[in-house]
Amino acid sequence: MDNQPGRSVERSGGHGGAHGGAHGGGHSGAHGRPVPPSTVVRLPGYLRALDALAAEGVVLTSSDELAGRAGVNPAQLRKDLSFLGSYGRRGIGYDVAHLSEQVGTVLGLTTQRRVVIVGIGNLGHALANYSGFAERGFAVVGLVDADPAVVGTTVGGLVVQPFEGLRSLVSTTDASIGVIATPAAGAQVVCDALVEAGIGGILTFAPRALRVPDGVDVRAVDVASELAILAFHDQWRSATLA
Ligand SMILES: NC(=O)c1ccc[n+]([C@@H]2O[C@H](COP(=O)([O-])OP(=O)(O)OC[C@H]3O[C@@H](n4cnc5c(N)ncnc54)[C@H](O)[C@@H]3O)[C@@H](O)[C@H]2O)c1
Repeated sequence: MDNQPGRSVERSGGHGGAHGGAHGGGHSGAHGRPVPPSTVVRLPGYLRALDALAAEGVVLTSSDELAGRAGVNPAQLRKDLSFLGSYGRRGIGYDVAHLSEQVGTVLGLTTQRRVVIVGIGNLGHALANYSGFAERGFAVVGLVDADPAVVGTTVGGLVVQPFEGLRSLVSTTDASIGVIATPAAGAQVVCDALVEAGIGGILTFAPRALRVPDGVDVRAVDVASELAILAFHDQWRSATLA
């Protein structure tokens, strides 16, 4: 996710959301050098490419190969990795396992993060059952819904809790990330409740702007806006071909 149109997060006050989830000045990489937010948004892509290489048994990789797999140009990749203190070795390239560990460390993936999901409808169900979070070190520890018919049901091995129980759920599970999968109309109320409960990072699927205070990071996944951008390009492609 990056700051392309349709993915931006409107917010008031808070830092991070508009900078791709990283804090304004960037957190430190190697040798205390700040990692720019624009680099942070590309790191998960490098990690995915490195994981794929490792799964194929590749031990060393070149910047050309890694950049190609991550969909960036090699110069960009080398610049990004230099913030991590990783320059590769001329004629040898990058050690896949070592670089993967470095990128994971900078992203904070070496510590397990606990996640609560609010809104256990179609999307909430899919997210609660998604095994990919655990593979990246994210543990879904709590599910919350406002509908009494949903509360008490078991989804992905967890019993759905009532909205009123959100604060104590966050506190007992020590969750630090909240996912909003409610309709847009209720998303700000849910966002406020998550912040009040002490959540510092929010991933929202609700198609609306959210206001958060300073110190809270928001990332938005707006599928309809992404489709609208594709529609825009589609329209121009058709016009050019006509
Ligand atoms: N379903 C998809 O494929 C999809 C894709 C992209 C984006 N989204 C977005 O994700 C969100 C959820 O979509 P969905 O299809 O799962 O909707 P849904 O109606 O199936 O589920 C929403 C759930 O949120 C709960 N809810 C409503 N207000 C709440 C509140 N204040 N506190 C706690 N729970 C509350 C409802 O009880 C319901 O169980 C929507 O904003 C939607 O636009 C959905």
